[in-house]
Amino acid sequence: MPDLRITDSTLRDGSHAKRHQFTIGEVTAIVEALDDAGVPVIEVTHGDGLGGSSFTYGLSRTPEQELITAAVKAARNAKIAFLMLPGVGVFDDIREAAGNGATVCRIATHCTEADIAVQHFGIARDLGLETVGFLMMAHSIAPAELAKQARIMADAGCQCVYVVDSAGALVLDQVGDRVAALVAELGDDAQVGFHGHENLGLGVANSILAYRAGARQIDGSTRRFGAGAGNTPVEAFVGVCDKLGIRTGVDFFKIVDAAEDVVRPAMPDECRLDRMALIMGYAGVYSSFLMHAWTLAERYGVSGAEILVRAGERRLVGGQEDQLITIARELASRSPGAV
Ligand SMILES: C[C@H](O)CC(=O)C(=O)O
Ligand SMILES: [Mn+2]
Repeated sequence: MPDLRITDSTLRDGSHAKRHQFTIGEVTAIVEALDDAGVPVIEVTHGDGLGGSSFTYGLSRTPEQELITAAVKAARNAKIAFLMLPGVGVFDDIREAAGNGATVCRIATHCTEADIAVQHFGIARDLGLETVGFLMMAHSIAPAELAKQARIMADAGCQCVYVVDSAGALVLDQVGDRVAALVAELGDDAQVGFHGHENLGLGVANSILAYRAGARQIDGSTRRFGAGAGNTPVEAFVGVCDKLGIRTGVDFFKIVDAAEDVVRPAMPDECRLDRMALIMGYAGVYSSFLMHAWTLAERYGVSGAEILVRAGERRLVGGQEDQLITIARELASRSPGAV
């Protein structure tokens, strides 16, 4: 019996890094490899959740419900999960994903807006889905405030509330303190989870501290394939857990092979801990902004790093991708041709 449950987000958070261009063949091969390695839950959706395929967030190459269907077909033991952000996705998207065989519904809100997800948890529970709640940009509020938001989700029917380090900005005890606050608040009403990003290179360490503080569901992505510098790398996390005697139920050598032989070939590039990613972690910027910053820097001839720094100054959150355009235009008007 594992001590914690890993959810792999290669096929959802990784969708950001791939600009939402997954094919059915790639999804099938990756699900088969992760499933064979023993990964218990695999998340499959557009990077911004159900309904995310749009000019604002990026158009999908393959309709996500077709990817979910292919994932369900390919999985022998793993559960297939999906993410949805209220307002980006709608109730019918949840119903369609459930009808296509997904069994874990993960509903994400900004960390101060748990109340917009109350009805969605109700719908998901009525459909017999397992429910998970994401409190995004969790670095931006104190542990006690985050715990109050987690209570709202748990009371609405959420079975596990995640501390989501969307910017990869949390540092060690800042993770442990948040997880401990949610554990104290939720008790037996709901589990606590942690979703890490690598923008300061702390995904694995933060995830271990989250576990030690009481988190029993941990996210990662194989080969770090996620937004920004990527997510906690599942293969490294599993290896560290093995050496610490924490049971994950995932075979280290099989997940390492999956990372190298199946996931890496599907990636346009490695998820790098480079200047832009480090700035996001340091300035507390939403990792999903990275590819948008690259695109706008090229289009307007301005510094992508400067776009991200200003996004951090303005404390932009998920859903405000359009504000990045405003920032790029401001920069272009002040220094034409800047690189
Ligand atoms: C929609 C976001 O990508 C959700 C997530 O993975 C995060 O906030 O981190
Ligand atoms: Mn993420």
